[in-house]
Amino acid sequence: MARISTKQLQEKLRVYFIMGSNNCQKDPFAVLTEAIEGGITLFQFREKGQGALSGKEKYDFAKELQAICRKHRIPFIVNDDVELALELDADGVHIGQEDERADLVRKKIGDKILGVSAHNLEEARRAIKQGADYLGVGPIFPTSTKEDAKEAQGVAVLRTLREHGLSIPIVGIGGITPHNTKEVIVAGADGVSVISAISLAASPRENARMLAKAVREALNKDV
Ligand SMILES: Cc1ncc(COP(=O)(O)OP(=O)(O)O)c(N)n1
Ligand SMILES: Cc1ncsc1CCOP(=O)(O)O
Ligand SMILES: [Mg+2]
Repeated sequence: MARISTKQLQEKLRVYFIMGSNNCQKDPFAVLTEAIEGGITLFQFREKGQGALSGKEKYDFAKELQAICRKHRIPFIVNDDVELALELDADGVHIGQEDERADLVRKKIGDKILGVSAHNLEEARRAIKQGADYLGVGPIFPTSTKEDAKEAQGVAVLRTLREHGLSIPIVGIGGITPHNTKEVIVAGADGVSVISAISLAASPRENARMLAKAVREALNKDV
């Protein structure tokens, strides 16, 4: 297996849904299925925070979500837990600045997709040097989903990364909804990454559809 191409990854990143057991008020398998029907293009399993599952329960939950993704050909990324990603033969891993070093993770996962969180140009450049395939940049807008999130920095950080010539695929994250998606894409992101905009929506299907539409329209206007 070779590393995923930039073009393929840009397409996969358009609507990147992240979820763990404590992000939903409804059945998480139904939420993921609806999100896929609505048009998400990538899924990240992120099991952390209050009441998060661990051990076999976490493994079994991940396995079931992965089966839904596989059935619909949606790539399955694991947040933080590199060993779980390897055990499940997931499609990739996402790590942040406080997680294992990206170059060490790259050695462990071979050609699987590697996403790295970056908050500024320096972190972005280091992540690229260490083997990141894409960057997760944010929080762009205020979020109450991540307990230890840094302060929201707006879309300017995306513009800065592009103005400095970074061409790596990028998703914006943090407080993104169908209403502010256009801003994120116009500033330079290839896609949007969301938790609550889908996981807590009255209709995850409808919100995923609106996010996909907003991304599509913003990209078309920009070309
Ligand atoms: C796509 C994407 N971008 C950023 C993050 C945040 O990662 P990190 O900073 O390691 O924080 P946690 O998610 O682990 O709490 C992400 N998960 N996904
Ligand atoms: C995981 C993560 N990393 C930065 S903000 C965030 C949470 C995003 O959740 P939401 O889309 O509900 O604001
Ligand atoms: Mg992390």
